[in-house]
Amino acid sequence: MARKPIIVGNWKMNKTIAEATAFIQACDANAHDGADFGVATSYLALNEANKLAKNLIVAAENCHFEESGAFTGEVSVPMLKEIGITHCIIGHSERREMFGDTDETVNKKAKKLIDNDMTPILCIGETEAQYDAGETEKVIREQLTGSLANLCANCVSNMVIAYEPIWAIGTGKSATKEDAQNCCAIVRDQVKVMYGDEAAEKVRIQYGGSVKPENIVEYMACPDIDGALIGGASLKEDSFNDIMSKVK
Ligand SMILES: O=C[C@H](O)COP(=O)(O)O
Repeated sequence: MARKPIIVGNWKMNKTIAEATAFIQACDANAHDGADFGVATSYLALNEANKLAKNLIVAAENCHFEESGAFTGEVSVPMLKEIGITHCIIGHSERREMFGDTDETVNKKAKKLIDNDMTPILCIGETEAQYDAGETEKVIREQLTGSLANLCANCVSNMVIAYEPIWAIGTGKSATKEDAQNCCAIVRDQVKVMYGDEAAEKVRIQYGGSVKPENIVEYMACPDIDGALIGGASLKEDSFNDIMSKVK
């Protein structure tokens, strides 16, 4: 089955509102129908960027799993929905490493997003030590078992899952296309184990980790890679435009 590619830039804690809107102005018209293209911005830039974007998806980088309450500094899914946000990254390795996200909290975030008809972009991936120890497949399956627990098959089929080996993030040391394909195939198989053939066929799986204009085409040629989650190379207009032009 043909899955529409999805390419998302994750800006992390970069770009002021002015920088974000300038980027949207420079890139929005180049987002073409061959794929879904988007950028994930800081909470502060979401509203302005989203109002400006006609073609790009403007995604959040995180959310809280509760509807509202005494959670100082947090942003709820209904708050994102109110300003028209449709996609949200959850479980990025930086949040897992530095801000205490776990498979359990990520699972709650996925549920809350799905309950609000939004699309989670669920990140998983192994550390360098786990990779070196040959534990990649075990880690991928465990993270998915926890993060995707107790959802419905149809819900999972509409999600995006980003496989990002942590050792490849921001290092310039990207996974080989064979390794990336192999791991994305494991992701798809785990979705099949948990939610059946149809969910596995439909779910879109991204590779992330030092993706750039020079290697996007080789990743996109892999049968189980439906897109990319891109950090550094999504920050410059030229580079993101270049990537969009190479994804058909
Ligand atoms: O979410 C994006 C990833 O962390 C990848 O970042 P990178 O493209 O800078 O390696």
